[in-house]
Amino acid sequence: MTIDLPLVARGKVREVYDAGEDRLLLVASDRISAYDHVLPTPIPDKGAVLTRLSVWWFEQLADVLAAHGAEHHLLPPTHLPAEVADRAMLVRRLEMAPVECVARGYLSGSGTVEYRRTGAIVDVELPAGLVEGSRLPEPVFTPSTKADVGEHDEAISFARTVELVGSARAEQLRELTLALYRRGHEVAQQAGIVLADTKFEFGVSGDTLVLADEVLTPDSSRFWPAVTWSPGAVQPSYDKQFVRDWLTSSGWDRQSPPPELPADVVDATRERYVAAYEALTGSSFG
Ligand SMILES: CCOC(=O)Cn1cc(-c2ncnc(N)c2C#N)cn1
Repeated sequence: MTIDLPLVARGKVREVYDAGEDRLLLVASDRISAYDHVLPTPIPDKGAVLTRLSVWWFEQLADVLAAHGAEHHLLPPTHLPAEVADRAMLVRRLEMAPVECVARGYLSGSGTVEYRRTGAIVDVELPAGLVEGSRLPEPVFTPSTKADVGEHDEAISFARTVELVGSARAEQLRELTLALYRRGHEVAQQAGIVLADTKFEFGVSGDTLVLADEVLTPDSSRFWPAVTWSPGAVQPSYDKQFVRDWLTSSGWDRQSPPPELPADVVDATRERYVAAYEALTGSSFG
C-alpha cells in the first residue's frame, strides 16, 4: 500500500503523512504491539476500529474542550486516499507541545514502579498502601517527555512542564487533561470498561490549545474490563490479554523477534477491539 504523500513520522502502529495546506494524514495500521514489540501478525480492522473510536471521542469531548477554551485537530474527512480511508484522520497541522499529557486514575505500569521507589510519581505525592491496580483518590496529571522511537517516555515534574511550555499553558494542560480523562472514565465505566490511564497530545494553533493525536483508544490508554478489576496484581487488558497470554504460553523470550499469532488469537483480539468500540459508542462497527 503506497500513499502518495510525504511521510512525516512513523510510529510502531501508525504513520503521519503531509497532506499539504497545513494538514496531516494520520493513518492507523492493523499492527499490534505487545511487550514493547510490534508483532508480525496484523489484527484485521484494528486501525479502522481505533480511528472510528478517536473520531467518536472528538465529538464526545467537544463540550469539555470548549469549556477550557480549546479545540481539536480533526478536519472533515475529504479526499482521503481510498486504500486507507477507513483508518485515517485528516487533521490540522499544529505546533506540537513537547509534553505527553498523561492522566492516571489508577496505579499501573511505570506509575507503580515510581510509586514503589518513592511513594510518589515524580512530584505527585500519593497515599501509602497503594498496589498495582489501585484506584487513586483523585486522577493525577503525570506528564512525560517524548522519547526517541523505541525508548520509553520519561516522566517529568510539573515544574519541568512549566519550563517547557510556561506556567499558564502548563496549568491549562493539567486542567484540561484531567477534565478529558474524567469524562472518558465516566463514559467508559458505563460501558463496563475501566479507563485506568490515558495519554493526550496537544498542539497550539495561534494561541489556542488544540487536542491532537488519537484520543482515548486502547493504544493510547489502559482499558481494563470492569468485571475483573481487582487491585493487587497486573490487571487483565481489555484488548490485549489474549495476545499476552498466548505469547507467554508460546515460550517466547520477549527478546528475540516475536512469533506469528495463531488465527484464533487474531480473531478473538479483533473481536475485543470491536467490542470496545460497540460498548463505548453504542453503535455497531458494521
Ligand atoms: C507516527 C506517530 O506519531 C504521532 O502521531 C505523533 N505526531 C503527532 C504529530 C502532529 N504534528 C502536527 N500537527 C498534528 N495535528 C499532529 C498530530 N496528531 C506528528 N507526529
